[in-house]
Amino acid sequence: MPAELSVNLNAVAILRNRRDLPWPSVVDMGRIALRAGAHGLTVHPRPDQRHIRFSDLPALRQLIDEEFPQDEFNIEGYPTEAFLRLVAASRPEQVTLVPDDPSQPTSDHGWDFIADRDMLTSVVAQLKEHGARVSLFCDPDASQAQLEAAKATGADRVELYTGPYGACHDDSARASKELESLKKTAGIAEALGLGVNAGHDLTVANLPALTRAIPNMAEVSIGHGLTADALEYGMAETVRRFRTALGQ
Ligand SMILES: CC(=O)[C@@H](O)[C@H](O)COP(=O)(O)O
Ligand SMILES: NCC(=O)COP(=O)(O)O
Repeated sequence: MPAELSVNLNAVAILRNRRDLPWPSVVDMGRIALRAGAHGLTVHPRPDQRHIRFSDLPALRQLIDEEFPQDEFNIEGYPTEAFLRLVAASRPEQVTLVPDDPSQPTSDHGWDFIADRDMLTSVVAQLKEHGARVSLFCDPDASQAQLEAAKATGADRVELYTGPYGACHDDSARASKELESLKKTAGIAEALGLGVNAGHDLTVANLPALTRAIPNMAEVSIGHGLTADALEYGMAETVRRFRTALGQ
């Protein structure tokens, strides 16, 4: 079963925010992506609202509820009280918890599941009470002990951070090493009963090898590379290209 595609709208929002104008529309781009067969939409409402604004969330929730009820809303973020209030109001099908400091330029590492186990266990329980599936951002080379701690939090999935793999570009030797690491980590996670998502710097070019390395991957969330391609091919054709790269 090929992995599902969730389109991350952060890059669309950062372009919209350049001017005090309503285009490009995050909702309209999300609609085109879902019409083209994306399984869901992902947003990462960071505390400084550098791209996704808190006001975007109700509009995206309404889009999915009214036009694509079979699809999913995935909200990513660090579990502050403010973030958890946003999530409670948005009722996402999935929440992806990320250990990001507000000052980080982007997400670049997974959780220390052992050190943060108690906090994550409490937050996971709270999110699951609201009916959300919970995914935890995970280093590509996480150990058995780390993944056992991730499982102990009650989370449903881990999302493997694929930034180091995405950075390989034409370095096939390095890419093979990163894929081996991702494959091993995915195997440990699956053996523990955790679902496996993946994301960060994925592209049409690097997706096929990742899907071969992790055939049971449940979902990839992709924004930066997909939005870059959408400038060239349009959003609908780009989603179709990424779905083909996933083997859909
Ligand atoms: C968790 C992750 O890798 C991405 O989903 C994240 O949303 C990227 O954040 P920026 O779009 O702010 O770089
Ligand atoms: N979780 C990864 C994501 O949503 C998008 O990451 P990127 O494709 O913008 O690097």
